[in-house]
Amino acid sequence: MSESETLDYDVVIIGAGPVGENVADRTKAAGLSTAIVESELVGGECSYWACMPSKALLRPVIARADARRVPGVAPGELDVPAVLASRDSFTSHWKDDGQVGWVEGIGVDLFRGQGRIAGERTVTVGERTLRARHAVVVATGSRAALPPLPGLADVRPWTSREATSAQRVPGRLVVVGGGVVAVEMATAYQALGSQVTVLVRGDGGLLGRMEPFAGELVAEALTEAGAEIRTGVSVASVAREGAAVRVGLDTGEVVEADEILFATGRAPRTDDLGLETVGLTPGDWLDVDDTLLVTGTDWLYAVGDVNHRALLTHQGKYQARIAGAAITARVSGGPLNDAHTATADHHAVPQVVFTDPEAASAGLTLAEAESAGHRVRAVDVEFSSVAGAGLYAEGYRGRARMVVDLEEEIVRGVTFVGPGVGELIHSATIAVAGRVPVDRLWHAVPAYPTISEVWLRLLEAYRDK
Ligand SMILES: Cc1cc2nc3c(=O)[nH]c(=O)nc-3n(C[C@H](O)[C@H](O)[C@H](O)COP(=O)(O)OP(=O)(O)OC[C@H]3O[C@@H](n4cnc5c(N)ncnc54)[C@H](O)[C@@H]3O)c2cc1C
Ligand SMILES: NC(=O)c1ccc[n+]([C@@H]2O[C@H](COP(=O)([O-])OP(=O)(O)OC[C@H]3O[C@@H](n4cnc5c(N)ncnc54)[C@H](O)[C@@H]3O)[C@@H](O)[C@H]2O)c1
Repeated sequence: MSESETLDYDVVIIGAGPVGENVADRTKAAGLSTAIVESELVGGECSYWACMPSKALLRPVIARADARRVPGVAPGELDVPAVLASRDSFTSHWKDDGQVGWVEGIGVDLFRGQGRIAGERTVTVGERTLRARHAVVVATGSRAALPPLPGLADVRPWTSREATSAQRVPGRLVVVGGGVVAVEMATAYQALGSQVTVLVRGDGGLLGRMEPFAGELVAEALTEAGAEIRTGVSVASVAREGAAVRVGLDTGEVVEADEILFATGRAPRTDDLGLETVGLTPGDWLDVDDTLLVTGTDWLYAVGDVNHRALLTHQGKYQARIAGAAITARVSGGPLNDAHTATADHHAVPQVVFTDPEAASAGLTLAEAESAGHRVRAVDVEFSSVAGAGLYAEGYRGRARMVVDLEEEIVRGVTFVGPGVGELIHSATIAVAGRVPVDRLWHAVPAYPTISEVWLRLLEAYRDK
């Protein structure tokens, strides 16, 4: 292929993160010629600076915490260099040969460089032009959003990228934000040896999108682990003096640290994408319908973080499967049905926060269900009432909530907080996504003595209320 030619494909995908890769897999398997464009590493943020390295840092931390709660086990200390080395191995040392091999193996053409839309159904990569007969799919993900603090760049702040790829554990780490990145990284670094201070603005506490008790239990545990959680404070100034960062708060206090991590949310990677050539605004999240088609177009799709529906790898991959099916159906002129619409994005999204304790949820919180207009009742139980929890950990601490729709008698949402609950959440996802009637849930018998018997306690609490 020469550098300046024009090439025709059925589908052109911009961004080879987990979501773009999954669209490619689907469209190629359906017999559509497919090209994918990647400006950095094939595998995206998730593989190299997000899900995989963060969980590789957290897994030893959680395994040790679990072992400490089992009588008769004498867990050792964390071997920090070994933890970092294992994380490096999970990111393939930030090399993408394996994933490039996979893309090539399924017969999809990979183009390296910045992809830009250049009018309808057209994408440029350097001097090359890729024309799409049927669809262009934007899967460019998101990047860390930093607040507009004067002099911030001079401080060389950490974002999730530095936090997940650091080769050294700072002595003192300030974490700004109270969301998922903040609590996961605070958990990891406090256990790896940093003195962590978490700065949370407002009085919403940690994990504001989950049921309130999730953030409360995680905050309690982080505090017990030695971290300091400060709520209701905002960062007013930052400056680096020598090796130290001085963080000025709106209260007038100054906190000193070796590094500062901003875990303050995400921004869409659409600023240098050529959106203006098709009447869209650079820097905006892309609005889509349930088939992932960008509003007002019949050829442009947006999947994964970039559409802002649910910034989670598994949900983006679900959208990728749906978009692949929708593109294929439209090419063949077939009808669109439930298989071509991402309905779960609205009411059945699962998430696991890999802290100690873990916080896992599926579907709507009580507040979300109420504001969506459902007539609901929430029932709460403590895991101390479950035999399997006691066996799992001495003095197991955790809580579960089930939000039941009183009109339809189905479960709208479930939240579990406690050690090991991440592996339990798919049972809740099935109940919520499958709209299983509460009466039928009594016939889904949890094995004894597992933590999943919490389902019986929840059903009993609902029956007895
Ligand atoms: C620290 C952290 C931990 C996380 N942990 C989890 C977790 O445990 N579980 C979970 O489900 N989610 C997790 N997430 C969220 C998850 O990382 C994202 O939801 C996921 O990466 C989104 O996938 P994506 O393919 O849409 O985007 P990305 O993974 O961001 O991939 C987009 C790709 O597009 C490329 N690209 C961008 N613009 C262009 C362009 N113009 N031309 C060519 N290529 C381009 C980028 O280089 C990148 O490779 C985490 C996020 C963070 C920050
Ligand atoms: N285990 C997982 O599933 C996992 C792990 C990490 C990240 N993620 C996903 O990645 C996305 C990004 O995570 P995140 O934690 O960066 O974002 P988030 O939106 O979850 O949390 C951002 C936090 O920063 C605070 N904040 C925003 N601007 C601020 C400012 N100027 N000053 C102080 N605080 C500010 C917010 O109040 C909030 O507490 C999330 O949607 C999350 O679901 C998932």
